[in-house]
Formats: sequence, structure tokens, C-alpha cells
Amino acid sequence: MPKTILSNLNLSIPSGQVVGIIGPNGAGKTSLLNILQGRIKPSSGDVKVLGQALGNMSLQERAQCIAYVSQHPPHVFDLTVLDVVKFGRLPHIQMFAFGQQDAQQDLVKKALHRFHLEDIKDRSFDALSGGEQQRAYLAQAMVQDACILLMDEPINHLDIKHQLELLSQLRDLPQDVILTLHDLNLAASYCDHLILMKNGQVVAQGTPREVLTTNLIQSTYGIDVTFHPACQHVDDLVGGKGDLSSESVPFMSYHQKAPKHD
Ligand SMILES: Nc1ncnc2c1ncn2[C@@H]1O[C@H](COP(=O)(O)OP(=O)(O)OP(=O)(O)O)[C@@H](O)[C@H]1O
Repeated sequence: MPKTILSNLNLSIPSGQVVGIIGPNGAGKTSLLNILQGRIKPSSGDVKVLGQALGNMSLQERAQCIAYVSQHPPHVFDLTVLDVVKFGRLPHIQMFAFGQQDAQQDLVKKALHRFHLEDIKDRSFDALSGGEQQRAYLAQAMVQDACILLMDEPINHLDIKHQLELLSQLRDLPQDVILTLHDLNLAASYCDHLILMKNGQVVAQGTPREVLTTNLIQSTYGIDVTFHPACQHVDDLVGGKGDLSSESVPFMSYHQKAPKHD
């Protein structure tokens, strides 16, 4: 009997926003992204992207519409960073024409610049650090020029500076962005809309203020939460969007639940 991973999902994901999917390990965040991308077909129900059923789109149509940066990208052999980034143009290029001048080559240049890859563009992709590879895949997704960008834990290999930089760049992108992430402070400061999952179900969704309540965090993660004295309410942090100095202060810290004493 196959295991049901996600159930009772009825989601309408707003466009024009940065949407964060949060929840404990195994909650179903990656599975939800895979369904939104069309990698996994739901056993019942369907997914509509910009009003069009995902199941009716060809692979190329899907790739023109949705870019996906996986948490575990496939291994790449014998390619330079530039090659990897250029692969993002593939859905827009006629068959057998890859390698020929694409009209959108400036997108490749901009992406290399945006993700600080210009100096390492000719290096072997295999020889990069995890964080550099992650940035190359993000550049690849950018040149894909899709209207929706899905990212599975895009900051997990990045140092703190690059985490903040990436998240603030996402806010400037014209694409709708849906990402999974574990850091609730960053989720509060950079996402407009949050989907909180647990055990394959959506526990809550809405603005960070609606979702990141002490009760919901405690019941979903089984931990205690303390708000930072300088930042008593999630609104204090949300108000700081785009301002790195205020975002670097955590608004809450977490603790293991204190044992109960009779
Ligand atoms: N291909 C698969 N076959 C069987 N079970 C799977 C498969 N992929 C995921 N699962 C199971 O589905 C559940 C949800 O996994 P998923 O990767 O979506 O969680 P997640 O919220 O992204 O977790 P994490 O935060 O650890 O990345 C887990 O129990 C996992 O073991």
C-alpha cells in the first residue's frame, strides 16, 4: 500500500509575493514543491499555474513557466560554471540550436554578475564549494526567465552574508518566488506569505504575523520560543524588510521544551 505523503491540500498561492514554506523535517515541504513543479503527480486533484492545469503542459511549457532549484541538484561532470548557468536557457532554445548565440545572452551576463560568479565562470563546476555551486544553480534559474521560481532550501549552503544577500535579491526579482526554509526569523523578515506544514498537512497560512505565533510554533515544532526584548512582535521584524541591519537581529530564539514537573 503506497504511503500518503500529503493530504487535504487546498492552497491558493498568491502571486507577486515571496512565499515561504516552513515546517519541521519530513513535514512535506519538498514534496509540495515537487507537486507544484509537476515532478510528482498528485493521486487526486490538480495544480493550476496561472490558470492553466499543470498536467496539460508540455515539459518545455512547464520549464518556461517554472524554474526549480533543488535541494539536491544532480551531479554535473566536465562543465564550467558558465555552461551550467547557460543551461538555464535551454527551454527557450530550438532543438539542436544549443550553443548558438541566444538572443538573451545578456541575461546570462546579468546572472553571473548578480551571483558574483564572473571571476569563477570558467572554473570546473565540480571543483566549486557547495555555496558556490548553489549560487551557480540560482543563476541558472534566473536565466531560465520563468515567471515562477521554486527553491528548496536555497540558503542551506550559504554563509550568513550570502543568505541575507540572496533573500533580499529574491524580493527584487520580477518572478513569483516560492521557497522552503527552516530559519523562522529569516522567514518572517523576507517572506510576505507563509505556509506552515506538519505531517503532510498545512497547519496555517497567511502573513508572518498570522502564522508565526508562539502557540503555532510551539505546537508545530514542540519547542519553546522567546521573543527578543528589542523586538517584541513579529511586526517589528517584518517592518524591516530590505533593511539588512534590522534583519540581522533575531526576533526570537528557540529552546527545547522545559521538562514538566508535577
Ligand atoms: N520518494 C519518496 N518515497 C517515499 N517517501 C518519501 C519520498 N520523498 C519523501 N518521502 C517522505 O515524505 C515525507 C515528507 O518528505 P519531504 O522531503 O517532503 O519533507 P520536508 O518537509 O521537505 O523535510 P526536510 O525539512 O527534512 O527537507 C517524509 O516522511 C519522507 O520520508
